[in-house]
Amino acid sequence: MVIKCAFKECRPYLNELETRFGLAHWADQSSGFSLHYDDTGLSLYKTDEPKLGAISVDFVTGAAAHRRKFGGGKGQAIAKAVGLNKGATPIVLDATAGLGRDGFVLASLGCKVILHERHPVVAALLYDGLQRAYNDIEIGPWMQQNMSLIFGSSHTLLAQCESMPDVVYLDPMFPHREKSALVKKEMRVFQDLVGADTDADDLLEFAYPLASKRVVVKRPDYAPFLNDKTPSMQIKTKKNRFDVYVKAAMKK
Ligand SMILES: C[S@@+](CC[C@H](N)C(=O)[O-])C[C@H]1O[C@@H](n2cnc3c(N)ncnc32)[C@H](O)[C@@H]1O
Repeated sequence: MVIKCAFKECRPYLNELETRFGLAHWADQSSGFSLHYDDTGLSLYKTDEPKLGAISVDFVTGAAAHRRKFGGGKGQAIAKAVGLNKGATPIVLDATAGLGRDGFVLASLGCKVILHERHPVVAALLYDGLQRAYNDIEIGPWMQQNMSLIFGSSHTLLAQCESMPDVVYLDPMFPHREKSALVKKEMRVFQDLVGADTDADDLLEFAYPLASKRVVVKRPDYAPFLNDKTPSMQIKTKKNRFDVYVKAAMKK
């Protein structure tokens, strides 16, 4: 997959992206999708359904910035799930980073967040969003401190981790029940690109010994527990729940 762009001066950066994430090798699997770069950054389109709109990662403006400023801070369910309400700012390994939205919420609340993403196109979108955030005058300083990306599969990366994060955060793609209008257009593009993460059960087993405090698994409200393991506690929101496996309390 070659990134399309009208500006010649951006080519070195785009060549770097293509090489770093092996986008050239992704050509077969990604037919039906195209990547474009312009002054708003890198965007993914579904070529046969252009009305669905584009996916890009923007931490500086838009929904992510709005949630950072007005989203409820440490009172949010995700913050409680990772243990932020107890006054701690844990080191969080987000082993299924996706577009980095949950990671960004945690980083903006003071957590140091290490992101793992294995899908080349998703990783490229996330990397590009991070570069723009690192260069932003307002959020750049703490973003550089608090958010970093490692491209690869957590199935391998968790086994290679040298230091223990306080929390491992998992949010694998779960098959959606229906393709309704309720599923946001952008989410449909993402689902079609990534599919379901059918190998996610193993991640809990890799994550549990690594986390020093807890593993947090985000699930749709209708999904079974990951790997059928009952969590120590659950925090529920309107459509999702966070299954929390507290280290001392989890029965093996
Ligand atoms: C539902 S999305 C995560 C969304 C994310 N929490 C957010 O807020 O943007 C799941 C992502 O996890 C990635 N993923 C699944 N299994 C993975 C693994 N073993 N290693 C790295 N990434 C993985 C998928 O490629 C997908 O991008």
